[in-house]
Amino acid sequence: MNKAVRKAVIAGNWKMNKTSAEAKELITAIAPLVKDAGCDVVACVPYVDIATAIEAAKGTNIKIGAENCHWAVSGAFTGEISAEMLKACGVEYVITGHSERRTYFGDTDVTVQKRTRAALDAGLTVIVCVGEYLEQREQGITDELVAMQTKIALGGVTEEELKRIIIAYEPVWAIGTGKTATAEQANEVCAVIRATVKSLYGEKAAEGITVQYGGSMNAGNAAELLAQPDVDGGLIGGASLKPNDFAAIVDAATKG
Ligand SMILES: O=C(CO)COP(=O)(O)O
Repeated sequence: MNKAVRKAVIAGNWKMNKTSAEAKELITAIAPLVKDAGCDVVACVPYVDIATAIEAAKGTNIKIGAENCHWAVSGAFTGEISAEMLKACGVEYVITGHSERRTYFGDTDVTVQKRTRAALDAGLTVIVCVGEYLEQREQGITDELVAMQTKIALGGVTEEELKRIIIAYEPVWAIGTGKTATAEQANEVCAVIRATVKSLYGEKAAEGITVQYGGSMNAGNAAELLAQPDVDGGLIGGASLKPNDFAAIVDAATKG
């Protein structure tokens, strides 16, 4: 399948980092470094930073995303934020199913599907995360597991809506550990995800969908990962907090 038909997307996931004053500084520092990007550039930021980040990103090519959303439009869900509320703030992207949400906050394939549904209904573009734990890789069930996570997350998603879905392959053992998947390992699982999309929606949809890799991607390893035929971008944690490193990854994707 032809990689050239897809636009690469480099998205930062700031996780629980940066006050709103720091968010303004970070966006302001990143913006001039990525202004000529040949890929989409997204910063997914903590809820409380969204308004400042959107303001700081005005007139730049950086798009702002959130890191999670609830599945209801509104209601008695203390402490939660809906996709509708995000959209109303000017947010364009949202992450669902990040492994930290699955591991620490009880997210399951079913709640990931519900959050993804709500985000699509609100008009957002969704970065759906899938990936295996180390034990699962060692048991040899990575491909099967990631295919299943992908299928469940996409349950009920139409072919038209699929255009607003990005899937991020994030092996849990590579997140924040400095252990990156090899370029071959990353490509192999991204290809499994694409094949899963093909089995559900056909060849054209599979060729068009952006599949990212995430897990200790940095300025040093990005070029090799992003040159892989099935890796269309990255979801970046730690390195997205460092303007020069993040910009180097964006550069690698531009050349990619
Ligand atoms: O979880 C990640 C992005 O969502 C990856 O985090 P690191 O880049 O810090 O490993």
